[in-house]
Amino acid sequence: MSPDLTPSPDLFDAETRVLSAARATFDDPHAGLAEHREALGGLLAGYERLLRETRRLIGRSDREELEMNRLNQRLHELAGELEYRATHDSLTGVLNRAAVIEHARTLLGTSGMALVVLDIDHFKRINDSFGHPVGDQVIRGVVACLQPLVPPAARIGRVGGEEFTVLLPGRSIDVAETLAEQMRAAIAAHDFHLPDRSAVTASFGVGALAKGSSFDVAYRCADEALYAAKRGGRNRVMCADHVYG
Ligand SMILES: Nc1nc2c(ncn2[C@@H]2O[C@H](COP(=O)(O)OP(=O)(O)OP(=O)(O)O)[C@@H](O)[C@H]2O)c(=O)[nH]1
Repeated sequence: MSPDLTPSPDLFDAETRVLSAARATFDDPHAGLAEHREALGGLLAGYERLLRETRRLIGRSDREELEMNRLNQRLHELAGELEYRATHDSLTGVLNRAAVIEHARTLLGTSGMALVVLDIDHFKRINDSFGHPVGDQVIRGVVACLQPLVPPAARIGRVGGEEFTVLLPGRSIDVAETLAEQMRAAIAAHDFHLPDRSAVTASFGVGALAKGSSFDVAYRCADEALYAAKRGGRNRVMCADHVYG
């Protein structure tokens, strides 16, 4: 509970009494030097006490203000952390599924969007052979391969266990396809330090949607291309056969 900063009620009562007594002395034509000295002494003592009390209150309110600023700052930090946790995947730090959908809807409402969907190949085998923590390391490694390749305006998201998407503003399927091919090659060339020294690969689907399209249609078209890449032998990029919308 914050301390009560209201001055105690008798703070000014005492000064008022001293002031009234002094005024009465100064108004009294018969008052002598001793009475005037006494009134002046009372005024000085009251003045000094007021100064001390004022300094104490100012010091206290300065400390209160500092504490309030510190709490405010912490509140801002916590709100930021909360917002980050609500929108980011805790394993990889990229956007989570809900944030991907929201960002995609924003892009589809403004500029149209190209998207790349990728899924790590035979990921179950990695988990089953080497354990879940190694699988997690592979997931983080895949994101590390994607990050340096993705342009600043694009966002990476994790939409499922070992499935990711990259959202690109604008609807150039060629730009998205080139990026997907670079990402595919980077993952295939990366050393994930698996115990059996095997490589990790991923399959890619690419789609593009005009402004005003729905996210579900956007995702479906890229996802169909991804499964065509899986069926076609994995470790490859397939494009949706036309730009939707
Ligand atoms: N380590 C780890 N594994 C996960 C996570 N989320 C999902 N998985 C696993 O990911 C695996 C996905 O396997 P499948 O969907 O069968 O596909 P796959 O083995 O990658 O095969 P293809 O996609 O056909 O190439 C399952 O074994 C899940 O348990 C996670 O956060 N960490």
